[in-house]
Amino acid sequence: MPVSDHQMISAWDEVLRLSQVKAGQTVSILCGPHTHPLTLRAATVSAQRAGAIVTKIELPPINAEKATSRDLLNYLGETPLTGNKAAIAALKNSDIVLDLMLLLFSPEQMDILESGTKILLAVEPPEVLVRTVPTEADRQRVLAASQLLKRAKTMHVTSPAGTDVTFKIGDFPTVCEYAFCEEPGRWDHWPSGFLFTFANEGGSDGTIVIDKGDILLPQKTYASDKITLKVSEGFVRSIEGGIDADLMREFMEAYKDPEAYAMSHIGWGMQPRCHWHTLSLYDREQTIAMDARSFEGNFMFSLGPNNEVGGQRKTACHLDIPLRNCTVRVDDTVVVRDGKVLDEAFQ
Ligand SMILES: O=c1ccc(O)c[nH]1
Ligand SMILES: [Fe+2]
Repeated sequence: MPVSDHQMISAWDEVLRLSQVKAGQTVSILCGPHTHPLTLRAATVSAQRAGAIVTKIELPPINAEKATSRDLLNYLGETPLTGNKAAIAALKNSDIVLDLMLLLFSPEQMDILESGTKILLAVEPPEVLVRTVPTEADRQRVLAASQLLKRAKTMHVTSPAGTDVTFKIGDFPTVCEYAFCEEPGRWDHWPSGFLFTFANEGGSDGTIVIDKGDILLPQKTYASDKITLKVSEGFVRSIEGGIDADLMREFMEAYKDPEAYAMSHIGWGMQPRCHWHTLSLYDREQTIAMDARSFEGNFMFSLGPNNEVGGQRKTACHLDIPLRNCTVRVDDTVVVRDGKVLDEAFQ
């Protein structure tokens, strides 16, 4: 549905308030030709209303010739910021960057965060943003879940469809996403409301079954039939099934990069204002499908890079695959049972 300027500005006001943006601070807004004009306009007005010093940095796009679609997450790692010393200097000297372009999984993002600058990613359409304005309660709930995950050594996931996979964890940090940045050096993504860690290198073994209705990203399709992945020593060794498996296999082969088959982040969704069915109501190119990554009770695994948390893998191929109806055990505690988050596990 259309969103009014007033509603979008009010949404940004709340997100900037939660992100502790104060008068006199520097807010840099990173944008590109794909940035939604209402999102950009409202972010600019809202930052000024907060009394911030606002800079807009628009960068020309890249990677068109490398990606096989227009999805922003279809080719990761190199961004329009790569090698741009002038823009990087400006962003490092900002208190917060509103990333309306998408830097995810880029070395530049890590570099800017290390300077203490906050980065908030927001590239979903305005109506998705206003539906998923974050709350302090979202933050408390995801942080409570992270207390368990960050101490854990194993994650074991099963499902009626046949998933039975075990991940050794603990070598990488736990990442909480709750859609605002209240501390220096923090990255977050609006919309979100989920948490994850990365499997230890070589520490993933078992079978993952992508069941009918589970979602493949960045394809933004609901699997029409089962896809069975055999995982051993941290890598997907086979992808079996029907046409969806063939499409997934060919998509990954196109990158000609063995690291594309490595296990990346693993975690679960905790956002009640995001839904499994939302993607079915959108043209695929209208959204990067954050509802699919965030909906309450999903188990989301991903393949490819782990440089986001200091790992060595920078492959441009990244799939996020949220599954329904899974049971997720972290050490001996069940945190999600049959696709339902068990909050009592985090008390
Ligand atoms: O918010 C996000 C979005 C994509 C991703 O791969 C991780 N987190
Ligand atoms: Fe991902």
